[in-house]
Amino acid sequence: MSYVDEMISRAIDKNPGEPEFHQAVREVLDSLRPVIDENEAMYRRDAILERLIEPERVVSFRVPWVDDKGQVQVNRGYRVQFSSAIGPYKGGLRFHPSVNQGIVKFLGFEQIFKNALTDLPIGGGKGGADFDPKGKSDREVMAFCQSFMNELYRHIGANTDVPAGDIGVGGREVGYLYGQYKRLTGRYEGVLTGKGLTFGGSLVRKESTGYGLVYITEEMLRNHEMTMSGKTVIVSGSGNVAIYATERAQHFGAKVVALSDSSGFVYDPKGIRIDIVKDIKEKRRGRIKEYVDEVPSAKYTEGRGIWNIPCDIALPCATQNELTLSDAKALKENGCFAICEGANMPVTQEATDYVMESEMFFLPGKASNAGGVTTSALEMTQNSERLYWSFEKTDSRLKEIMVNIYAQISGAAKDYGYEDNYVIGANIAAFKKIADAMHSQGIV
Ligand SMILES: NC(=O)C1=CN([C@@H]2O[C@H](COP(=O)(O)OP(=O)(O)OC[C@H]3O[C@@H](n4cnc5c(N)ncnc54)[C@H](O)[C@@H]3O)[C@@H](O)[C@H]2O)C=CC1
Ligand SMILES: O=C(O)CCC(=O)C(=O)O
Repeated sequence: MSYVDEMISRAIDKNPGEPEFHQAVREVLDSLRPVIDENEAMYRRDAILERLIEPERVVSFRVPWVDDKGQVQVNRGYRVQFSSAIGPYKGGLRFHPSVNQGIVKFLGFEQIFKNALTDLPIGGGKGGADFDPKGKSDREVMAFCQSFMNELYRHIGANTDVPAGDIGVGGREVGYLYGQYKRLTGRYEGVLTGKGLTFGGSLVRKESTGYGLVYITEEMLRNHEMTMSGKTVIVSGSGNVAIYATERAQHFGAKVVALSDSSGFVYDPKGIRIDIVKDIKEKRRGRIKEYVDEVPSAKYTEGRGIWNIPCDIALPCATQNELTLSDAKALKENGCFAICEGANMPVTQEATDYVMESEMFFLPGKASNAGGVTTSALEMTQNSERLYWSFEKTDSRLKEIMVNIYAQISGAAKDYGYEDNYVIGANIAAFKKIADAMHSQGIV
């Protein structure tokens, strides 16, 4: 059996009941075959892949808190410190009822490669809890965040592990987490990113994942003599990534006609009014169906189906495995020519295979949604300098890094004879840096 196949089996055997982690490992290792084949004996001797798929540390803990009725609730928290090969662990926290160890491990594993592509000194980690902030009062969210930090603070630090937001964790949650960290440790340091702008946060962090997605999509199109201008775009989700992807795509002249949430989707043939979506989602914490109350041209449909709407470009920005094989076929039939992932692993493996075979452009999340963690790393830089950068400086650095990521992934794909295969390109470009750092640091 080849080394890669052995390692895929090992990941499955040693991590039962973690299908998302298996999926992420398989996707990465499969595409590393051309590199591993070049020097299989050396990679085997150094157990590079065994070490890469085994997190350095997994912490799981009890999170008790009191709800508004006086009832004690108990959730489970996690932090997976996957790899510090190229810097302190870095990656978000997800608060969602679906969170379990396998999901946090898949996200932490992806994060190692994504962070390597940024060319900034950050390793890979991820965390979260099976807590649902939806429908909770601010006091309940604060109580949960404080209890979560009562354990997490022992494991993190500005130079060891720097969490940030993800699904269900935005500015409000990061603020509560930061306040509790400061209270417990007495330290005022860049231990979390995505902080508020009055206490060490960076301009552009809020916008950065969505903006970065559009910057790299535009760069890919530019390299094929195209542009987003005039294109019809579908964005799924209506959270942080979706909102700012929509805003930037519109800025580039695209027409975004649909957005969704976990209940359903809105279709607005005149183009989504992002100011209204921001009001519903960021201020009122409401549901996307409220959009049609304010925009008569729009239609709301309950349930799945957003990918049946005709478009040129699809930007899945909600959650993992949200775009299936039948969705990919519907997109292709309706003329869609590019799928660029804003979320982490939103396209299933079968759908990805189909997309690659049908010669659509496909940008994998570890490259195309790297704008968020990039700006987080820029926030760490600003915190270390004890300075704030302007919006323009931060945004232009973000753009530069996204363009550089595109150059790396297209270059690596071409070098190995897989031109325009950005899945292979991203995995190989990232792996080479990680493996080199691991090799140089000895057996740790
Ligand atoms: N926030 C960030 O900076 C980054 C986020 N990501 C990824 O982007 C994705 C979205 O994250 P955020 O926008 O930060 O979260 P968020 O919590 O702000 O928004 C998530 C959105 O997805 C929707 N959603 C959840 N499950 C859904 C489903 N099954 N079908 C349709 N919609 C669904 C929610 O209703 C919500 O609108 C996640 O995969 C996350 O890991 C990736 C890189 C950075
Ligand atoms: O900003 C960060 O540190 C992490 C963002 C994140 O969780 C991700 O890239 O998936």
